[in-house]
Amino acid sequence: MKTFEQLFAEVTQKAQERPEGSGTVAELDRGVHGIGKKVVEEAAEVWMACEYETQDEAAEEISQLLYHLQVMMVAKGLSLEDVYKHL
Ligand SMILES: N=c1c2ncn([C@@H]3O[C@H](COP(=O)(O)OP(=O)(O)OP(=O)(O)O)[C@@H](O)[C@H]3O)c2ncn1[C@@H]1O[C@H](COP(=O)(O)O)[C@@H](O)[C@H]1O
Repeated sequence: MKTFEQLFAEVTQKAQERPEGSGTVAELDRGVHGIGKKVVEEAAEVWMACEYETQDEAAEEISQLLYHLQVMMVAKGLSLEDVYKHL
């Protein structure tokens, strides 16, 4: 199990080191347009899971949306603080 902050640190590191086989690197290479499509797709999956699926399935979809939002943050050069200041 990992926290939001730990995942963000890992995603940031993947972007810097670009290890072979990283899904994060592949997604970053698709750019803001491609990442944006993934964010929208995952948001819809969150909605459907929350309407029709189990608590655990909803939680899993939410975790995936959070991951794709983090990839978008890294693609845009946004820090956690940049986002947190609006919370
Ligand atoms: N938390 C996640 C995570 N959540 C979601 N995803 C990706 O988002 C996809 C969402 O699944 P879907 O079922 O909606 O989509 P899919 O059709 O299976 O996948 P696609 O064909 O659309 O890519 C998954 O297939 C993963 O590619 C994630 N990919 C990586 N992480 C974590 O990010 C870190 C870095 O991962 P790598 O860069 O791959 O090493 C690791 O800690 C991973 O656990």
